[in-house]
Amino acid sequence: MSDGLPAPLGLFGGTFDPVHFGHLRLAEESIGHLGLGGVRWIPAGQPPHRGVPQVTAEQRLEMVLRSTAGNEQFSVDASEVEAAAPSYTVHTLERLRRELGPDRSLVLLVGADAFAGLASWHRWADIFSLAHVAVSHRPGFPVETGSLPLELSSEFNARRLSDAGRLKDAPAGGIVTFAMTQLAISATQIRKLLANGLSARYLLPDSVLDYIQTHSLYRNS
Ligand SMILES: Nc1ncnc2c1ncn2[C@@H]1O[C@H](COP(=O)(O)OP(=O)(O)OP(=O)(O)O)[C@@H](O)[C@H]1O
Ligand SMILES: O=C(O)c1ccc[n+]([C@@H]2O[C@H](COP(=O)([O-])O)[C@@H](O)[C@H]2O)c1
Repeated sequence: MSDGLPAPLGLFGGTFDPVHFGHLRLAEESIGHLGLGGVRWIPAGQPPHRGVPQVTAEQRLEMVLRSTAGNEQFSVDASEVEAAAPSYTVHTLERLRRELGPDRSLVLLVGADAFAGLASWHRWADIFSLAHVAVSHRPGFPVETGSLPLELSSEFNARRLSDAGRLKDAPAGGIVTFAMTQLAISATQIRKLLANGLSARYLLPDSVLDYIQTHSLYRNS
């Protein structure tokens, strides 16, 4: 960086049950759109606010490792998988702040559907003192204040940065949106296809599909 500051670090949490090309394009495109120095993937061990995932945390971690292998701008953080506790994002951000220091610009990456539920997250208002939030567009989930709960739309309006270039100017506190390639892929769809014996090929990397097949994951019986 010409100004001597390290580029902001993207943090991408998810259940990844399983990881797919929607996740991979979100992470890949966020680097260019937001000027990130890289993306740290953080698979959730015990994801809050949803049912128990269909496969183990270790298996979901392994699929993320396979899908991100070879991309030097991606790293994988196993801390939530290794913790015997619900994966509350605010706790993970507090740990990362201790690890990376108070000045590093951190950018929490979320899809529009996840962002719409942010006001129900554990200690959600504290997240803005720990990281910026970048919201990617996702088919079927508008990112507009009218579609957000009132308390979240107030934060959105107050914190919105018109220019992602400003993410590097502060360690936390801003909200940006970015338009990524629209891919109507979901892990739910992939689990359904596999449970019905149908092909999920070209929705997720072959390395992940091979792992799923080798370990007979997402089958009904
Ligand atoms: N196709 C997609 N486009 C944009 N963002 C996505 C897409 N799929 C997932 N995301 C985002 O990636 C993060 C992790 O998502 P998650 O692991 O829950 O995947 P999912 O496909 O939404 O899974 P499920 O169908 O099981 O709910 C969330 O912030 C989510 O909004
Ligand atoms: O901290 C919370 O209360 C919280 C509530 C819901 C979701 N999250 C995180 O949001 C990320 C996306 O969640 P999900 O369920 O869409 O995979 C993942 O990292 C979760 O741990 C976090």
